[in-house]
Formats: sequence, structure tokens, C-alpha cells
Amino acid sequence: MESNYATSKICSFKNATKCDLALEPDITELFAKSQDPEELRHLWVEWHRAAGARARDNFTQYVQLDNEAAKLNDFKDVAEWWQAEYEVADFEAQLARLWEDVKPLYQQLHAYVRRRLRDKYGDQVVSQKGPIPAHLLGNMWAQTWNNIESFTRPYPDKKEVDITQAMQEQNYTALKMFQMSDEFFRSLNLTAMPEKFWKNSIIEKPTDREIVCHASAWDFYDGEDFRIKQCTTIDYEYFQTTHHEMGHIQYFLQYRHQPVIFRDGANPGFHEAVGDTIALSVSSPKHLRRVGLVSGDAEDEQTEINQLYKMGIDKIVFLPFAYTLDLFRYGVFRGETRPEDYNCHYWQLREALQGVEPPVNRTEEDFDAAAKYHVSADVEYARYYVSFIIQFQFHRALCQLAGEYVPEDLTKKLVDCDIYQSVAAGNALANMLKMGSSRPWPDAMEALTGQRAMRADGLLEYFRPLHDWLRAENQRTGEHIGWEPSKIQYCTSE
Ligand SMILES: O=C(CCC(O)(O)[C@H](Cc1ccccc1)NC(=O)c1ccccc1)N[C@@H](Cc1c[nH]c2ccccc12)C(=O)O
Ligand SMILES: [Zn+2]
Repeated sequence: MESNYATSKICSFKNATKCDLALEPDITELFAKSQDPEELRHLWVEWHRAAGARARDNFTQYVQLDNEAAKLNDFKDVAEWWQAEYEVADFEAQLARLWEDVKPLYQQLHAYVRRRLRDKYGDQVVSQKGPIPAHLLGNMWAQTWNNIESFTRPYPDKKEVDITQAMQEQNYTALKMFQMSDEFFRSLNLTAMPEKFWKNSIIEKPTDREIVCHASAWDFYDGEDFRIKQCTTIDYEYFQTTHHEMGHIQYFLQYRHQPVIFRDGANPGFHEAVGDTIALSVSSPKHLRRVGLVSGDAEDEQTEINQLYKMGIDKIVFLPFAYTLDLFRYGVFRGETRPEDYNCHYWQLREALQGVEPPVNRTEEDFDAAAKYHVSADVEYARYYVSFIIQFQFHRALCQLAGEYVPEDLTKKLVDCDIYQSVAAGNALANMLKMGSSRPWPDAMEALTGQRAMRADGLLEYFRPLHDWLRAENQRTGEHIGWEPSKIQYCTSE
């Protein structure tokens, strides 16, 4: 399945004889740039056929085999095996509670984006009250909506902050992105990338062979060999991904003195949150100005709403996507979802939680879940849902330590925080990372944030001004909040 995903190719919409388009970089770039619903639909359908439908039989077999492995490890099924990593009895209940906390904010953002897409594509393509067609959101899985920011942001007349364009104009290279990330970590008094890292990593897509392009970070458990493999392209998304992967490497470096058994994240979400927490500082206007990716100051209310919107279509919209992916797979591993219901249940969850619908009717010939890397590669996904919650708890604690955030002080707001060069913040982060998985994760969380539980309060505090703005704006335009059932057919049986 992983090899099928990594080598799948589809034909171009504009040139039916050009059939060598790979997901990275070709389809990803087309999907990010195209504003032609027909081309986007073509790319969506062809990719879901090649990487999704084609994996259905292997996936069905993998479920049986992986559940057998789970039982041999004294678990009921793979769902229980995956959840054991979080060491709390009510993990799924906690995920559900976190979703209830964030859902109102998501529904406001969803309603606003649906209106802006309807303004652009018309109400024959985007309905007033229904789910949003998934192929119009700038990302193959609609997991982050950054690529539609340019024509949906709240205040379009405010100066456009196009990081991708600035990076390309300044001739950024993959190596420069890695060196900048390494320098950020060193500015916090964290550990520099060792010499083997620079020698052994693969940071650009090779031209002589096919590799798994999906980014990954590797610990060779010898205390000196650590590597990243990614097919970097010069754009904002890979700027984020580079910090994400470097966060994994920094965690490896910080716990390399632990016994091997403890050289892991406090829980899988912690490992995913390190790089993204740093990236929250890097993507702040203050830091982007510091490194020359954004010019001018323009610190006014409208610019701040645009900035929070840009962060929100990355971080808020990701949560229902991540939640759906593993709610679906928990049901599959438990046998609640049979193979003949795979695609129907997948889309029922995506419509119910994310308020999106497929661009065309689906049948059980399709298997759209496997069109996402982690499903084809047997990688658990709840870790990212946890990460997108706790990274705001980490960010708030680090910002306070850096003197960058003072509650109730309007000159020290969370959205403006950049912990760059704060040794106090870096030392606190290092002390948590050094524990690895040697302590229960509530102890690690408490060491850095004073809290012992996952809570949405950090995220909700960060986005509060955006939430207020969205409620007022949706009220002003009389937007329907939430979505009515989809008219697309994707459950052939019932
Ligand atoms: O999948 C990734 C990055 C890949 C990974 O670094 O998480 C990688 C996935 C993987 C796991 C197992 C085998 C092969 C790939 N995880 C690691 O490399 C990793 C390293 C150490 C410990 C655990 C995982 N990001 C997610 C979503 C995401 C979270 N933060 C982001 C920031 C920018 C862009 C995307 C994301 C995605 O693309 O859907
Ligand atoms: Zn990761």
C-alpha cells in the first residue's frame, strides 16, 4: 500500500497524454494553485482512484493481519493497541470532549469560508447551507486550507503576506530552510544538528529513483546518527514541515542519553508537537519581519484578524480532519465497520465532523481513506489531533517564560509571541524533552505548562479575537452556521 501510494501517477487535466504526475511535487502544486473546479475535481478523482481504490483489497487484508498482531500483544484489537500509547483509560472520551470545546469555533470558520467560496465559485458549486465540496479547499484531503487564503481572507485590501512568494523571490533553498530551523533551535540553547545529520539526510526529491516522499525523521539510536527524509519544495507548507521534522530530531537529541526503552515521546502527540510549537513562533508576524519574509509593520486590528485567520485555516480546520481519520479506523479495527461499508462510513464521518463532501458520487468500489498517506502507511493519526491541542498549551507556557506573553496585557498578546533567542523558554522545553517516555506524560506536561491534562483553553485563547470576529461577520451576512445533509450519493447500500 505504501509503495502504491509513493509511486502512484495520474494524467494531467489539461493534457490527457501527460500521465506522469506524482503527488509530490506535481499534484500538490497544481492543487494549491488551480482555481478551476473542473481541474480540481479531475485531480481529486484521479488521485483517489490511484492511491485510494487501488489499496482497498490490501487494506482489508492488513486489517485482519494487524488485528492478529494486536491480539498476539494481548490487545483486543489495533484500536486498543494504538490507544495504549496514551496511557489514559478514557482517551476517546477526552478526544470527544476536546472536539466539543473547539466545534463552535470550527463551525463559525466553516460557515465563513463556505460563503467566501460561494462568492467565488457561485451557488451551483458551493451551496448556501450544505457541506463544502472537499476539492475546493486547496489541499487533497482538505486537512489545511492555507492555499485558499489569498482569496478568502477577511480584509483583502490589507497587504498580502505571501511567504511562498517571498521565499522564492529571495532564492531560498531546501538547505537554507533547514539551516534557519537549526539556528532557531540553537537560539533557544537547544542542541545543534550533529554533523551526520547534514551528511545523511535526504532533503530533496532524488532524480534517479523513486522514494517515499512523505516527510519523516529517523533516530538510529546510536546517539549520533539522526536523519530527515523529505522532498522539499520552496513554499510556506514545506517551511512548516521542515520545522515539524526538525522538532522530531530535537526530541531525539534531547533524550539520547535515556535508556533505549525511554527514547520516545511522552506520548505520540508530544513528538508531533515539538516542531509545530516552534513553528508557531516562526510564523508570527514579528518573526517573519525579523527574517525578512514580511516587510512593513502595519500592526492594526484588521491585520491581526487576517493573521489569526491564516493560522486558523491551518490549525482549527485540521482538528476535525485528524479526528475523523482515526475515528474511522477505530471502527474498522473493532469490526464495527465492515469492508462493504468502508467508504460510506468514512464519508459519513467526514460530513458529520468536518462538513465536507466528495466532489462526485462515491461507491464501495472506492476507498478514499487510503488516499491519505497515513492510512496506506499504517501510521496512527490521533497523535496529530493531540498535537494540535497541546502545542498551544506548550506555546503559551514558553511565551510566558520568554516574557513574550502576559495574560490581560494587550501589548504582549499570544498571537504576537516569538520565543526566538529565549534561553529561559529553551531550557524549560529541553527539561521536558529530556524525559523522553521515562515519565507519564502528565508529569512531562506539568513540568512545562503546570497543567496535567490536554485542554483546548490554549488554542481557544489564541483564537478568541478571530472567534469574536467570525461570530459578528456571520451574523452580519446572515450565514447559516453548520451544514445540512449532503446531496452527494456515497452510501450506495442503505
Ligand atoms: O505526516 C506528517 C509529517 C510526517 C511525520 O513527521 O509526522 C512522520 C510520519 C511518519 C510516521 C512513521 C513512519 C513514517 C512517517 N513521523 C515521523 O517521522 C516520526 C518521527 C519520530 C517519532 C514519530 C514519528 N504531518 C501530517 C500533519 C501535520 C502536522 N503538522 C504539520 C506541519 C506541517 C505540515 C503538515 C503537518 C500530515 O502531513 O498529514
Ligand atoms: Zn511528525
